[in-house]
Amino acid sequence: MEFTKMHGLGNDFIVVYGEQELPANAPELAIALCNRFFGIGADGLVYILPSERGDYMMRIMNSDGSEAEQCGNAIRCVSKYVYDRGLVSSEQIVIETIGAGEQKVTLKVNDGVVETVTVDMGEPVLAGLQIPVAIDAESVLDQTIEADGREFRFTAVSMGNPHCVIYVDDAVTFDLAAWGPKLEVHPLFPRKVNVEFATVRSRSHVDMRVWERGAGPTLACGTGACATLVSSVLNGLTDRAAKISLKGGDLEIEWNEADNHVYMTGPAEVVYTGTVSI
Ligand SMILES: N[C@H](CCC[C@H](N)C(=O)O)C(=O)O
Repeated sequence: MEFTKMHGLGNDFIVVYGEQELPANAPELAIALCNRFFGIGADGLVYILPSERGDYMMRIMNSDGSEAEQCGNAIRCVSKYVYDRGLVSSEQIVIETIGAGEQKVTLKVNDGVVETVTVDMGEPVLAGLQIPVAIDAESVLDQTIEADGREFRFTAVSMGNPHCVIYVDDAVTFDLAAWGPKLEVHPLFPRKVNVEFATVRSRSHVDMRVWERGAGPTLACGTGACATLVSSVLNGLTDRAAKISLKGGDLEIEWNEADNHVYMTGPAEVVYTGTVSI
């Protein structure tokens, strides 16, 4: 199988093009190929598939074999992939995902090189049971959650996939490995959850570290950055546009008041192409 290794701010993926539909063994392939010792090594396995509704469809498997509804860093990589290979003829493309339908993507190209990718990530979902969180409320803001004897206050947002945003004194030094795994599988989240630990530095800058559902500690999370911005606006902590600084780098996120859509802008890189026996 031919693949292209790509990343968005160090959140890395094995990108596969050419399948007509998601292979039945995609979960097993994801586990094997994402393994950083016995496989290629990545946070996820991403398939670029035909789409009736857009230019292409993206399906994303986490490294634990679970399928995610949406992935911000991966959609930027997929968009760069299809543009670089001439599989689309415009810098404006539409990528379909399970979690957010047809997503408009704008590539900023300079001398034929994709510099940044801006993705319309759609409208945030705030209603508890749709996120899902086991709380029947119109929104889940600044609620308490307890894990292993420690109480946190959290805000839940879905960007097509579920997120739990927790504000801490210093996200950069917070013990992610101690608390991320406990909260990822907390019974409040029927489909588990991506956990973001955030520290607001100003009304236009947030530091965030993420423990991802089905992938663990990643260097960046695009949907997590979107959820963090939405949560910060809802809690009155930032303006509607801010830089979200992750371990792997920065994303510019805006929650547009006029259309209620969240826009994410960031890079996408190719590391290498290869062939793997499966
Ligand atoms: N682990 C996530 C999917 C990848 C999301 C993240 N890598 C991003 O860039 O949005 C989940 O199960 O919802």
